[in-house]
Amino acid sequence: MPEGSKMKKPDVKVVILGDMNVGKTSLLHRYTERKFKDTISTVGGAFYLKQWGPYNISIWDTAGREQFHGLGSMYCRGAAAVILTYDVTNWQSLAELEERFLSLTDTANHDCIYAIVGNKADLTDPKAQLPQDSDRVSEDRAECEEETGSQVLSTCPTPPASPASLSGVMVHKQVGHEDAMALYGRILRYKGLEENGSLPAEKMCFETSAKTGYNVDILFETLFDLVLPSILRKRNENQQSPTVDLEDCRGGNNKRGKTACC
Ligand SMILES: Nc1nc2c(ncn2[C@@H]2O[C@H](COP(=O)(O)OP(=O)(O)OP(=O)(O)O)[C@@H](O)[C@H]2O)c(=O)[nH]1
Ligand SMILES: [Mg+2]
Repeated sequence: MPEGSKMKKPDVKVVILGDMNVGKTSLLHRYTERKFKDTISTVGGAFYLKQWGPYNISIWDTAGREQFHGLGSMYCRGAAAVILTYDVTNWQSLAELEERFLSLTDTANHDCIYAIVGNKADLTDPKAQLPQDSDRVSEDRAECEEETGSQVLSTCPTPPASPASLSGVMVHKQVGHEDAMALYGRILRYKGLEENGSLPAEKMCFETSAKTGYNVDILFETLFDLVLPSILRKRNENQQSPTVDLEDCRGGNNKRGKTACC
């Protein structure tokens, strides 16, 4: 962080979970830096801060590797939204969401919002192979982040991958959109939420490509819009919470060891 700059306090927390190699870090790179770049398997977790209008949203990237599993529930503590990520070419990665990751979200807010994301759609779906970020969009974003002071490290947007740079080879799709939507229904039941009173599966299940940018902005921006009520409620609570005046507490007739105040 540059000298003198102050870390902004996040208003709300979003966490991304899922098995190793599904593309969690790549999705965050695509959204925050507008590029697809080489990754190394995440160790522990990583934190991004995104300015969304007047609000600061912290996005926590987590490690999918089993050895870091214990950290997951700590990262989810107080989360307003959780992105459960799988790889559309890997059935097991969807199964793991239910078997290994869902219970980690028990520490999230009671009104936490869940999105289910099937990444690597470029490998199975020709329309996801088309680059989504036009140069113009990248430039706009870079200008905007300069103005708003996004604190995500590294900017320098690169041009998106051209169709020619993509392999064009289709891989067998192992997880259908309907499988993800069925999982979403089971998550609502696990959380004790009514399906008809909650956000619909069609809105909360996405197929994305971190490689091309397909649906990546839609995913994050949908979630950010949905967590706004949480932000406003938290700000409201902070304004109303009573504060203790330590000076009052120490002064007056209170003698040390008599009335237990401080
Ligand atoms: N084709 C394709 N490959 C992707 C996509 N997203 C990620 N990858 C590749 O998948 C591999 C894993 O990506 P990461 O983003 O590191 O995966 P991760 O979920 O963060 O993995 P962990 O940090 O180990 O939990 C890398 O080789 C990426 O280049 C995508 O949308 N399409
Ligand atoms: Mg990672």
